Amino acid sequence: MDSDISRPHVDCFSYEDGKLHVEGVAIETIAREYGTPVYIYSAESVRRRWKLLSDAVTPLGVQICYAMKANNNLSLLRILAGLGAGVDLVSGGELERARVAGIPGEKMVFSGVGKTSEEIRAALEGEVHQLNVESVEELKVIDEVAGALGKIATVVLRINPDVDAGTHPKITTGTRKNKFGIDYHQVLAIYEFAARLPHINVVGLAVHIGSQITDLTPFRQSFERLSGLVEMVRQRGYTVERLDLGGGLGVAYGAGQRIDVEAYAKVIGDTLRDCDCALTIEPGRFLIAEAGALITTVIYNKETDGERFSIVDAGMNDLMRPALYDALHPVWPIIEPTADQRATPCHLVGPVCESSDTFGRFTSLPRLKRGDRVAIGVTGAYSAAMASTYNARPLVQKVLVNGDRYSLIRRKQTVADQLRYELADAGHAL
Ligand SMILES: Cc1ncc(COP(=O)(O)O)c(C=O)c1O
Ligand SMILES: N[C@@H](CCCC[NH3+])C(=O)O
Repeated sequence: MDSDISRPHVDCFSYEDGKLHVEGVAIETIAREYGTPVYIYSAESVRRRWKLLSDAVTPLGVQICYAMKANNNLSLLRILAGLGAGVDLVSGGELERARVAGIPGEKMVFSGVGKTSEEIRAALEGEVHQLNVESVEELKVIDEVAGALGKIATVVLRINPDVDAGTHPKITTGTRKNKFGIDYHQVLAIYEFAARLPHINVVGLAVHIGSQITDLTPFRQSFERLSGLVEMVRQRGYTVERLDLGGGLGVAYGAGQRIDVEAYAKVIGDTLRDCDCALTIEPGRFLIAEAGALITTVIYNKETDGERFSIVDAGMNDLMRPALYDALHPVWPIIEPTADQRATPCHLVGPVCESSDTFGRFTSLPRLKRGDRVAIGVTGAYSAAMASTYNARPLVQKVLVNGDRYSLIRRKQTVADQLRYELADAGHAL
């Protein structure tokens, strides 16, 4: 896939005096100080996205629980916590991180299709607001764990509404072919079952149909389904007082627009206002994607079969979305190209030994030389969070920019760090 975008289309990133800046700081300054690859985040971008979304949904009484799987860095979590965000968790590890970030249990919801008994115990001990349950077996385990702790677990049932979110198949979660949620035909029976369990307090329903959704129609369809189910469950005499509408709000990776949050809020109002329930949403990407950029340096250039390849020092281990979903992120040179610089199409590729280690083909970039740096944009979400140490590469470092100040918020995890436990364990094994 080709990209012809080479200038920032998101706020908080712009050229000033010929240099790409994040807020008031030139990216070149940060890259010189810390080296590359490095993720840079804009605190102001997070605050702006938060305001945009909360201005749209809080008049409806909606609580925003940030889906921290998108980016669980402690400093970013603290910014969001300071703005009033709760969190949507999917693991015991996320629960620990959220707690360290200062988020109280009453602002946490725990999603996920495979919570272990230990994770359920930690959630109950941590007074997590609700567990979003996805199967009968999970309900039974929660009931058992809660009983052993002498507690009552508050749960909602995540339904699978069988709605196609129209997004990439690998990030679609709400059709009946997916592993997520409870088939909506079974919801009434399972609600009744849950209501009979001694250590379960079932209080509502949840839905999440997928990620990177910019069309409102699938949201409307799934919320209408939810509304119908609320009525059906209530008719049987059960209480439904909470609805969790999931995340999925899409951003602009280049062409196209991010989701219109006012229109999204209107869909919530139109479909669910009459349900008279406490409402939660779980956006991840929307709040954090545009805040991040991955800065990388060209190591070498080469030509093969008439195509130019620029090999950079960031790889698929640092940013795996292109390899995993064919995602195309915009790439911006960190020194503004002059008007007379001719564009030279190139494949921007990483150093990892996989042909899928490519960030795409870019037709509008100036001819890159060894040592030139570029920013891979809109990489605040599902980017550093999915990084690995494949090829024994250090886990990528992170810097936060706030106004005209910047600081390291996660240092590079070196190979020495990686080896620490392995050396100790090898000592026992051999
Ligand atoms: C249950 C649940 N909630 C929220 C999210 C966050 O999604 P997004 O980052 O697209 O808003 C996800 C991820 O798709 C999820 O699985
Ligand atoms: N990791 C995906 C999103 C999955 C969302 C979590 N269910 C992405 O990078 O787009």
